[in-house]
Amino acid sequence: MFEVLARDPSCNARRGRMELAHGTVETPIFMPVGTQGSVKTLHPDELELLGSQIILGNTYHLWLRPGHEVIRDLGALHKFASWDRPILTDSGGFQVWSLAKLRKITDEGVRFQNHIDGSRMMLTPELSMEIQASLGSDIAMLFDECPPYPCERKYAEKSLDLTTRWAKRCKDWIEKNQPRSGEGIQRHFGIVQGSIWADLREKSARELVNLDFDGYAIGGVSVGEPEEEMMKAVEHSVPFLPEDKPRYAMGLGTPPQILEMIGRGVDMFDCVMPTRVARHGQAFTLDGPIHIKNLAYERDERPICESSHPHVARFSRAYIRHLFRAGEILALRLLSFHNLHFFLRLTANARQAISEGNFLEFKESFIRRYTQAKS
Ligand SMILES: COC(=O)c1ccc(CCNc2nc3cc4nc(N)[nH]c(=O)c4cc3[nH]2)cc1
Repeated sequence: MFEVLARDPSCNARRGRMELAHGTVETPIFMPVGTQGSVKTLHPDELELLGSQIILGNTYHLWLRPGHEVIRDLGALHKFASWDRPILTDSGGFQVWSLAKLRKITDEGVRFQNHIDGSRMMLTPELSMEIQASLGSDIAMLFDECPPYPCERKYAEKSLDLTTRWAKRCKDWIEKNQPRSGEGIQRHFGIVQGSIWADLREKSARELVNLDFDGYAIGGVSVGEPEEEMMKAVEHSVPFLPEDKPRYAMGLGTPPQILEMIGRGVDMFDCVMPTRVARHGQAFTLDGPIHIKNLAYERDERPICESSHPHVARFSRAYIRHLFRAGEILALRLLSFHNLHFFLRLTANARQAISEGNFLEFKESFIRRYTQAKS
């Protein structure tokens, strides 16, 4: 399922390839987020145009609306969304935590109030697995608890023990209900927790590796912690994860953070940030982010960035600024496309640099230019 193709001699960065039910994914890779079955404002043809190999969907949202049985009965998520490349689905725990009201965590699962119609619902490891099987995603995330940041060490320890018990229940469900081999099988990733404590991160990683999954995510990051805590959580988890399986840092991050994480051996990334900030007029460039609604761009006939895709580079900053100020929907679409292209080029360039054995040089020069004060 996963093959390491090249390792950088001077850091933990590696280049790999994942063979999934709906196609091949080159790593390191950025995964655009399509929470409700759509990467906001973009058509699947545009996602292919910008080279997206895999997108992310959310169990919580699709279960609540339209319902996983509806999607299953209509041919599962790839057919429903007309996206024939890989999809990874998150398991719902984090989304309940960040969206639902009146959440109550018990050993059984998470009880909460549906944020759409207020009805009371319960999500369990088994139901999360059933929903993701119905969606037919290529990679299903195990049902975990993402502890809040900050939290007491005691809470983090109890929480990771729950995550491990839930991982075991997911494993039992998979062994009972899922085909072991053959094409089109769904892969499952465990999620390492343990908050900011190195020994808890090791404990969580070891317990999940013992249960043996197809890949491992580092959870409990990008939850408001300082950047150095985020880096340490990864550094304290990666050494206990198998070298020959994919590693996925959930919910991050900025371009510099992604490159720092690749240097620490992370292969997969997702974040709503590029598409969310696009809808507020923030565009990524090699010289750092710009806010297109700024008066400075009123007569700026340059494209957003010299590395912009032709699909967007044909428009000037002045024109896109005008669209935003005029409330034109095309503005949201152009910047969403541009920002995703920027993140996909970032990971494509990282793959190239790893193959050439000069990833650190690539990382340092990218970050230097990206963070220098703009002239
Ligand atoms: C403008 O920027 C934004 O809007 C924006 C919004 C949210 C995030 C944070 C996303 N962070 C995040 N997503 C996550 C998803 C997760 N899923 C599971 N199952 N377990 C986790 O432990 C987990 C942790 C996460 N951390 C980052 C950026």
